[in-house]
Amino acid sequence: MKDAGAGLTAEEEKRKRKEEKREKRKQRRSDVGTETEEKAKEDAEQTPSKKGKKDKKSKKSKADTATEDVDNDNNDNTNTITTTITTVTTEEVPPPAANDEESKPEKKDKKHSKKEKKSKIASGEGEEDASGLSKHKSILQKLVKVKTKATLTPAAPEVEEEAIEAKGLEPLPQPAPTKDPKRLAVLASSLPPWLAAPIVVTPATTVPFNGMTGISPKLLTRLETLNLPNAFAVQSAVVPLLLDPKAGDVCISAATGSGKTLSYILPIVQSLSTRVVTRLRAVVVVPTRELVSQVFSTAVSLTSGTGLKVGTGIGSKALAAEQALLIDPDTGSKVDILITTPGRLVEHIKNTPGFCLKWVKWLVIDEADRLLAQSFQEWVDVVVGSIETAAKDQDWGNGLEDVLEDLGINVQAQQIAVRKVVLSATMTKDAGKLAGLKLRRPTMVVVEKPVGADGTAKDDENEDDEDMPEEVFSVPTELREYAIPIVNKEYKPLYLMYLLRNRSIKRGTIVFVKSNEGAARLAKLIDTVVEKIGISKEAGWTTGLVTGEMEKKRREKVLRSFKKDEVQILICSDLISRGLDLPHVDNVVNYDIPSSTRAYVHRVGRTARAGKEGDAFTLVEDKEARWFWRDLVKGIRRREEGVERMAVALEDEGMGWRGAYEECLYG
Ligand SMILES: Nc1ncnc2c1ncn2[C@@H]1O[C@H](COP(=O)(O)OP(=O)(O)OP(=O)(O)O)[C@@H](O)[C@H]1O
Repeated sequence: MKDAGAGLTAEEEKRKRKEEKREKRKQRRSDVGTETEEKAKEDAEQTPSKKGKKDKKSKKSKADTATEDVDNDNNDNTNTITTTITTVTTEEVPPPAANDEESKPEKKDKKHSKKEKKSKIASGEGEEDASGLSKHKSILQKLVKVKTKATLTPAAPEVEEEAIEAKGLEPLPQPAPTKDPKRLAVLASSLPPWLAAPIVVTPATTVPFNGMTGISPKLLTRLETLNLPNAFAVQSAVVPLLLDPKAGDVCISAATGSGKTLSYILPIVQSLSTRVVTRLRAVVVVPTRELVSQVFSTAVSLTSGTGLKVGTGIGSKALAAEQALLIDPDTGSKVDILITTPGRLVEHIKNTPGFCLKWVKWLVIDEADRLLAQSFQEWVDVVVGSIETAAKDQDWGNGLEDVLEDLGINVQAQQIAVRKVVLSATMTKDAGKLAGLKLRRPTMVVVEKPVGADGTAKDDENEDDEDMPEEVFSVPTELREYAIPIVNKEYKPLYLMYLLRNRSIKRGTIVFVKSNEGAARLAKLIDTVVEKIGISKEAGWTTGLVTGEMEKKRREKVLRSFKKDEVQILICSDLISRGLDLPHVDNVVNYDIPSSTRAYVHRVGRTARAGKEGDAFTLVEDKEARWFWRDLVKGIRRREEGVERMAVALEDEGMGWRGAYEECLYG
């Protein structure tokens, strides 16, 4: 029924109001809908690939929408959820590529919403309360799952479209990763193959010299006469290599006292024994005068009867006198083999008229790690450079060079084919240091116990790599090593004296002290205390001092006395720690701890030489103990027993020595 006054029935009124409301709702919806329609239109216009991207992005936005839905359906805590998810999403989705054609307004919107979210966090609205935490987590996890799926499932067209033409620049196929730790170690090693894979010889190896091809009967007889019928391990590997003219240069790492000198002197003497004219054909470089004298004696003893002449170059000699011994102004070189220090060699190259290296066929660097560490006068460059230049300038005379060239023989290559032999008990594996020597087809020979052969040597696979020293050194297997803890530092000299007396090691003992001055003081102190206590010098308490500060003549005199057993205790600096082959050295005492493992190996190597037994004692102060055990002696390859701790109880020795000692110090 209609209401006449109003003109509309109640039902009509109701319908009208409903219509108005619907209109209003429509209006509201159309405000939002315009944007959606525009987006749909845009989507329709996208390329397939772009669409792929968009699809992926729409998945992302779905996830975001889902979140926003949660936002609207929940309380304020949801802000936090949004924020958290946004963070995750931002991290997981890679940033758009630079050429992404995503519309700028859309970017702006996103930026805007991110800004909004950030500001929520900043204002503290986003803080999560404890009660909502688990719920948030589960929602977050669900959404992350959705997001991850969307990210990990690439749309096929996108991949196709983004594939780049390789043009032959595609990555090379790589070998499967290796699980073998040893191989890994080799791969990781920066060493060149010849250094990384040396010829390894066991120290026990011995071969009769007369079983080797290439040694003349005359030289074999000489070896017999010198009581050297059998080659030591290093000689058994190195002599045949050096006698083979086709083999290249040789680097040798073998323990102290293993016989390295003979391993090169013998092949040199053999190869030069057929020479007709005396010319300088072999140069042996060693670091000290004492070593020059020592190698000189070995060379002279072996060349006896061959007609070969050996000379020396020692800095302490007046240059003019030495020049006269080495050079004849008319005929040239007076020697075939020169044993020299590097400094004096450089002096001769630069200042001696007629000193010529063009016939040199052998260049030996003994104690190489020390010599190569010395840049003195750039000696390596000068020597190697001079040999090369001299060889190139060589005049073969009578057109022989042309004839040889015509025969296809590379004369220059022949001329500069100097055999280089590089040796040390602590050979460097630093290829950079060896580079200056310009080695040709080098071979590395190492004399050491094979790893793991008897269970005593180290097992690489069990090795704690972090503790592995860069270079592993060996000491002779005949060497016994001891460490003596110094409990009372003020009485350190007494520890030495008690050690000498209790162990009866007075005879044939070398005591190493860290400085010239310290060595001199200790020698004086021992002499005075011994005198005060009344121990007779005949009982084996005579000390001798050898330091770098002393004149060469005085040093030689003391060393001679030591060799003759007129001096029983040699107190010295590191000057004689390398290479010296003194007979009857039964003990070495490191009164002061050596500065490095290398120095330790050379010092203790003055005993236990040539297969004989020997003892080495190191006095270790409290503050040095950690370094001594952990760094200094840990990585050395040695006999099974390792370094033994030996206690010296000063108190048990009564007050007699201590009193005498204190009297010496304080008057
Ligand atoms: N084949 C051999 N038979 C017997 N004794 C030998 C033999 N070869 C060398 N020797 C002796 O061994 C001792 C040590 O030799 P050498 O001085 O050459 O050792 P090294 O390896 O050069 O030691 P370092 O690294 O300390 O210089 C010398 O007394 C030498 O005479």
